[in-house]
Amino acid sequence: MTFAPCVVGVDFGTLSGRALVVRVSDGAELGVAEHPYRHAVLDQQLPDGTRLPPDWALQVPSDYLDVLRHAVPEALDRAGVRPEQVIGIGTDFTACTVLPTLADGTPLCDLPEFVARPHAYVKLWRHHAAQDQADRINALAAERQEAWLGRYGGRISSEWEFAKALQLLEEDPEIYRRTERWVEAADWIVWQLCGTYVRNACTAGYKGQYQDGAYPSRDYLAALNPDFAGFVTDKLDQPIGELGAQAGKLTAEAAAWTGLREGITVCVGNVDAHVTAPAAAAVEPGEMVAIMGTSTCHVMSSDRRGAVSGMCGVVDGGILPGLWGYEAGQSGVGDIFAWFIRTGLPAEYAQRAEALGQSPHEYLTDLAARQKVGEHGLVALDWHSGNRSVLVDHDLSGVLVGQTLSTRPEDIYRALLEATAFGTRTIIDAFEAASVPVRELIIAGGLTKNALLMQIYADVTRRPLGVIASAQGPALGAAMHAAVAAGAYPDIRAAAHAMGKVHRAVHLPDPERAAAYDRLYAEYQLLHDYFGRGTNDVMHRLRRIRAEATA
Ligand SMILES: Nc1ncnc2c1ncn2[C@@H]1O[C@H](COP(=O)(O)OP(=O)(O)O)[C@@H](O)[C@H]1O
Ligand SMILES: O=C(CO)[C@@H](O)[C@@H](O)COP(=O)(O)O
Repeated sequence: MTFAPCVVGVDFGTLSGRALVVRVSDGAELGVAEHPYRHAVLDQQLPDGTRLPPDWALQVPSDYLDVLRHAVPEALDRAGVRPEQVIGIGTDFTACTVLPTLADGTPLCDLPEFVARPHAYVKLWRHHAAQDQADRINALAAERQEAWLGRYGGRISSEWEFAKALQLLEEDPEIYRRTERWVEAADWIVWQLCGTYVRNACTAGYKGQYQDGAYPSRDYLAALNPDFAGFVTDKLDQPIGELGAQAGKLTAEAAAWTGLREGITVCVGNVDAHVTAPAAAAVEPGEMVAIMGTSTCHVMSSDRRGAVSGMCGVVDGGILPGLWGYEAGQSGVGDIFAWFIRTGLPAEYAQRAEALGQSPHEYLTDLAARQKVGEHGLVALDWHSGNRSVLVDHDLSGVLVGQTLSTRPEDIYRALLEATAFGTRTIIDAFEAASVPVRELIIAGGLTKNALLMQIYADVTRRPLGVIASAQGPALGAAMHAAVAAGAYPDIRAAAHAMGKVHRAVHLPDPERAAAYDRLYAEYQLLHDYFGRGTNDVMHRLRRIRAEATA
């Protein structure tokens, strides 16, 4: 039992939300609770059975409110913390996860007439069906030499706000017309908590192409599609809230959901990856944090503004005030390992894992750990969920080269682990090539529990890996921002010094293994450029064939 002031951080992930109660003075984590989303990810059909095309990924906004109703009170209860002790609540969300609403924030999918309309739902970050729109956005921006394009490594992703909105306009104009606000879920949840719609500076910058106080121009949008000309003014623009600022006060309704006191500080929304940097005490230039879970986000602040090819974006103060905040990422990481277990694990392996009391991941990892580098004779491309950085193309797909009749499941599993490490090395190389130094690599997220994976990353990147000293990095980061918003710290750096947690240099590279990986990485690079840079466009052709076959 503690009587000290506390804050609550709520992390809205891909499949669940997690609430964490944190002591303000030292970041001690007093209680945590998780609540899975009832509808998880809609990628096959809507709740009423309406089928979805390939590459769609939707969510149901009421599932987010259930997290507030269940996880927050449960975390408070587990922490033994009384509501009077809690001075603020902060949230972080996946992004770009975005929904169409009425002017009062009502999601269009909550209107009875739209329950069977896919475009009325939340488009999750990994909704990858707007690649055509992203391609046109990029081509036109390049042709017109739009200044903002360079801030996004030369290409914006189909995952971002404009691509998803243009897809909505072109595929369901009626829903587009009824959309009064196009809202990041990160801001929608804050809106539900405090009754005020404030657009957070992080998603506006990284996912909404808001740079130097402006969005892409009306002129440019009209050239994309005349009906898109008013998108920014009519549906997107909203006062921007700085990270760690107060968005408003907890409403009576939200107090009843959460068990917190009405009137406490509600922090401006933020993104899961970006809040994790201060949670891992990474507040100096060049400290890159890779948040490894379903996907990986690489976030780093720097005093230099560089043109990093294929990055997600560079935003002034996008992570920490006063520094350029960079984001890059891999759309599929844990998701790829999960896919293999779902589709490629023989029954006898599943039985053996169960008999040993291990998860399939743990069992395959143990088997894979017995191998020498290169022993499986395989190399893979980690593009099963497309490529976010550095190619920015979600129509790319996975590859496995070197299979024989002796290839075993653990060989493939290891090759997939390695492929994601090669993807991260490709990203780090792009930063260094743009003279934006990566001084240190710190890993956060659910995959830190896989020691083999961590060692592969240390060997492949030839860097000592630090590891965040919290199992709840995003929720901790959200709570720290709430502490700043409530006035407990002057800024997020001060909060990071007191509340952030990291173990430095936990996994060290082994020179021999690193040298062996250099050879495999060279093969990865060859395949990467062959399939990803246009030498062989087979992946795009296969998508077209699939689209025709399923039309
Ligand atoms: N031991 C493991 N080794 C490798 N991957 C794992 C392991 N356990 C779970 N995963 C994968 O980790 C991912 C979940 O990561 P987590 O950080 O918990 O979620 P999120 O990214 O949604 O916050 C899933 O894709 C799952 O397949
Ligand atoms: O893209 C971002 C942040 O910009 C993430 O929200 C997205 O990759 C989802 O992250 P998770 O894998 O669910 O942790």
